[in-house]
Amino acid sequence: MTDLAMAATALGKRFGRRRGWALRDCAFRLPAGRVCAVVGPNGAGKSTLLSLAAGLLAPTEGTITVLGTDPASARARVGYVAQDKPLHPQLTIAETLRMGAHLNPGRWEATAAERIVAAGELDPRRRIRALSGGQRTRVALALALAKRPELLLLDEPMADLDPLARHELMGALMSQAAQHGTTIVMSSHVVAELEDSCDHLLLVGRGRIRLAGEIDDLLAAHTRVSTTTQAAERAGAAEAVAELPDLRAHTVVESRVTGRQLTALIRPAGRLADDWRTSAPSLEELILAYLRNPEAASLTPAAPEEALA
Ligand SMILES: Nc1ncnc2c1ncn2[C@@H]1O[C@H](COP(=O)(O)OP(=O)(O)OP(=O)(O)O)[C@@H](O)[C@H]1O
Repeated sequence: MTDLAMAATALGKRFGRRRGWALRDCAFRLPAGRVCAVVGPNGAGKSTLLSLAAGLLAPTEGTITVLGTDPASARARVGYVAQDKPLHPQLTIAETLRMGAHLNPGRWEATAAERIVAAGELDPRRRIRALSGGQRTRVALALALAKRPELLLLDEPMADLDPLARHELMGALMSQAAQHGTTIVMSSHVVAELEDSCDHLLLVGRGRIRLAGEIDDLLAAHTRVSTTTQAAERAGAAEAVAELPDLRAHTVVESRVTGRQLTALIRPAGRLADDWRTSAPSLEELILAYLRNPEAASLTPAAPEEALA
């Protein structure tokens, strides 16, 4: 196993010459063994990134390496569940699992797949085309997990699962990661769900990586600050907050002025004046602040002036 599960340098993808870039100038390094959340608004480039890592798309420029090699060479060691969970509709569940075993000789763990199917009370004789969206997702995850991949790429895996199935299958994923050191890369729009399960974050926006790193490091790099009266009055409007003498030295991600209260999420660069109250943001607060403020400066390994250790 290599130390890096995924790494990208100047990675870009454009679908045809007349279209814009779906991804551009992306750089990140994901150490092996992490559970990584990929978040970002609709159309940000998350699925494109996962497809590039799975080797289903080729970069237009730059490189992406997976498990220390190119995505095509790593394919046998990678599990990928696409957003639309493509499975053969005419096959039964049992036939689908048998095909998984056939395609993954030497790696296949049949009991893992059967356990996941059974937990959903699915009859293995049922055909894929007769399954609901959530049931199909269960079969797709059973296939991906039974392959015992070193890297599992999941594109919105939980989107059509009911809350109990979500909880159960997230548990199965986490125990796979804990027991086998599997790296999991998972896109999701349910930010609150990621806090307990993920330790690494890639936040994608408009085809760029906006935040990349260990979640603990990213949280430690940000502070929520607030103050009352004079500073708020001086700022007047949220747009002027970044220009306040007290904050000018720092990177302001988001700010709000409500009456006499001024609050902001900043990346501090040095000490803050004493009359500012500070607190640590939650992961959800951090992600939402960046999603609400698409112009906020990125914090990625490609931004060397603020590179995370
Ligand atoms: N096959 C394709 N052909 C042309 N354009 C595409 C194709 N796939 C994606 N795109 C474009 O690339 C951009 C990124 O799309 P992508 O599916 O990666 O976003 P996403 O972050 O996964 O979005 P969502 O959250 O809605 O799933 C979008 O502008 C999309 O229109």
